[in-house]
Amino acid sequence: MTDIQLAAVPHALAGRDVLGAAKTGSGKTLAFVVPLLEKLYREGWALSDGLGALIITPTRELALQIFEVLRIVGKGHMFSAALLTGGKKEFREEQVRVPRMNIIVATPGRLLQHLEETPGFDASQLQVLVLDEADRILDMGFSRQLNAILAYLPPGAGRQTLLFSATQTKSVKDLARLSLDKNSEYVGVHDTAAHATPDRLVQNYLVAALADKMDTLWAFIKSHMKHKLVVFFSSCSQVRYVHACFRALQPGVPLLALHGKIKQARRTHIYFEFVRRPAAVLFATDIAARGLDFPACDWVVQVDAPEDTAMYIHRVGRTARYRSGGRSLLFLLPSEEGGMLRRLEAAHVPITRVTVNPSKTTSVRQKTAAVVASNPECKRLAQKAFVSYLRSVALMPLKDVFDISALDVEAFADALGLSKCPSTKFLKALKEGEGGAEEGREAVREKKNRSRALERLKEKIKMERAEKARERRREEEGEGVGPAGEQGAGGRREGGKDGSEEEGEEVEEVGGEDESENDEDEGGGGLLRVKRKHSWDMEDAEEAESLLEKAKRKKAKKEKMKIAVNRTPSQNKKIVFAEESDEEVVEEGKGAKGMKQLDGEPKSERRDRLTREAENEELVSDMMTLKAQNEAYVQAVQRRLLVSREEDRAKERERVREKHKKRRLREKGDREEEQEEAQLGNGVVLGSFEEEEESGEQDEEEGEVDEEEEEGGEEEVNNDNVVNEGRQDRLVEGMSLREQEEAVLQSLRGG
Ligand SMILES: Nc1ncnc2c1ncn2[C@@H]1O[C@H](COP(=O)(O)OP(=O)(O)OP(=O)(O)O)[C@@H](O)[C@H]1O
Repeated sequence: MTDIQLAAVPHALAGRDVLGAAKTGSGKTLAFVVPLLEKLYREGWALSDGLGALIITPTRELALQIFEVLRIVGKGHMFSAALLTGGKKEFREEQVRVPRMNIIVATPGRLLQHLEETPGFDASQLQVLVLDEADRILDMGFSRQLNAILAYLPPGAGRQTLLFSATQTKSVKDLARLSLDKNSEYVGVHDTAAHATPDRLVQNYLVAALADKMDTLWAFIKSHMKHKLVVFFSSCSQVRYVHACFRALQPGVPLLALHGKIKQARRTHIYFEFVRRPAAVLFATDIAARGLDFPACDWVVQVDAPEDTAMYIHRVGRTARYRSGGRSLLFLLPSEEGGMLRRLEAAHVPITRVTVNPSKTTSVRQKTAAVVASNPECKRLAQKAFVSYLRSVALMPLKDVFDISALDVEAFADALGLSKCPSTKFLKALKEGEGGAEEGREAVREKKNRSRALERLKEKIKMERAEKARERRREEEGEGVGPAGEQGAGGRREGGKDGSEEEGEEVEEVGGEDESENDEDEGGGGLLRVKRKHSWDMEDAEEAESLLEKAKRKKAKKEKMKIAVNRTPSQNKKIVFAEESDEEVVEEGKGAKGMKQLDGEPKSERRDRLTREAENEELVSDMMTLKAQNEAYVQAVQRRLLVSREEDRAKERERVREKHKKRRLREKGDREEEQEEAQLGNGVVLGSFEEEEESGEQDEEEGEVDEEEEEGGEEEVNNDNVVNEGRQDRLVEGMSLREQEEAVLQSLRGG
């Protein structure tokens, strides 16, 4: 066992609340997973007991990783466990399973969504609550959700709470005060250690101008081709740009990128891909900084300085995990060096300076410029990277470290391969001194939070709309089917579920990356959702269809306009083909009198232009014809469908009518047989026969009418015929039934 496990597990097993702090890679996960399982086991927790333990963690990756550990360690137990990390697709499916789960690993947003919206999801019997990376949960703006979640759980004394993190901030202590029991244990195994980072980690920094960072990074990658590197940047756009650009330059080692704008499934795939490879470079944002376990990672390189020392510690903690060694390299701008070093020293981070050997550095600036110039996508990414980097520096909280006014933005643009500085509103505001102000930073944060809340609201509305649309469809399809309609609707209800699954699929398939303006990482919870390029509900599908139609119409109109534009007044001519194919031009509106030869334009050009125009017109008319044909075809199909449906219904009615007729005839035949038998046997049956027959007949008729009413009035006439036919059957050669009966009675009485 590791130190934190040795120190925390006994307290946790004794049922105490624990606030655990230990260095990165020191094995905190097992320090809460083992006691959690043990607690439920000792309580004899059964599947039917519902939620017994809850693990809340800030990012989806971390949740997945914890879930994997839980799966391995808990494989001998019979508990049910679920991973809830957001994504529209799975929510409905999760809702079915969530109420039956004993252990849940979740990001805060998604968990709250379930607590609020999933019927039967009861957390009131919870035994153990774990908050992993508690400080990050609060940093990422999850405090509101966390408070809301706590309201659904039993009060502090009624459950055991375990809080873990590698870095303890004031907010964690506040949280501990609020959520931990008074007799909780603080377990800080490395509090007295000389350093805040793992002992086996060798840490260096270098000082480089902003414009030289790309060259230095390239040289570093080229000189560590057999290693596994995680390279941190401050924004998604930076990661995307460097990844795309260096890939184009083909360094000879696999390059991967991980950031919050990548869809979750892909993120997971990339993570495992990096873990699997013996040598690779992973460009990442801080989404990969916390908790992720990259076994055998040799180097952590921080190209952009971290926002604070806690983030530095988490980033470098991706290497030198458990008992292995590792190295880290921090790039600092000359303007950042003093402030950052002071802060790292205060945080007990041992770091020494290294210098770059200029003879080993080859410049990639020209190659980068060539890639950017030849590839519009790279150019767009370079521009976005430029702006997002400056924005991130402007928003950095440590003003003694980050100074945007000290940056040579022209040289930076040049280093990214851009021929000139992108001009944006943000830069203008920056030049006017607005961007760096603390209020500006707050305003941006506030705006982001608002837009996230709005996103959630929109999502909710869309889900409700989609549900209503499905209801409507079910109702429409259920109409006119009669009593079987309900069953039919039930069948379709399943279809509706399929429909929603498909909708979910669409979400998954929408692009690999999100293009939203917000360049910050997606935290992973339900609140922090990736904006979708396309929406997923049915209404949007219809909208998409109508958009497609619109686009087609627009295109046709455009084509028309092109032709109209081409016809400037001087060109607005009718063309008359004279002999030898020479065109003569007649000015429109002037009639034959205005006929004159077109001067100035060479014949061949004129011919080309006129041919083009004619072709365009032909194209438009073709399109119109096609559209008309298409519409006619659709209408014909609809008509055919209508007719065949009518035919089907008529056939069905005919079939039912035949069936009833046969049944009636059969029953009547039976009765007549009985009557004959009775005539031959005793007279008791016969005594009551008439009554029975008449009332039976009535019932039959009423029943008949009822059925017919349900199946349509058209048959009433026919059934009357059937009944009349039946009555006539009972007449035996001019003798009524009563006469026959009386005759039989007479003979029996011996009269
Ligand atoms: N008792 C143990 N024996 C062997 N390996 C262990 C033990 N405990 C943990 N490990 C391994 O150590 C590595 C780091 O563990 P873990 O991810 O739990 O660290 P952590 O303290 O949560 O790190 P971070 O603060 O970065 O999240 C993992 O690969 C894990 O498998």
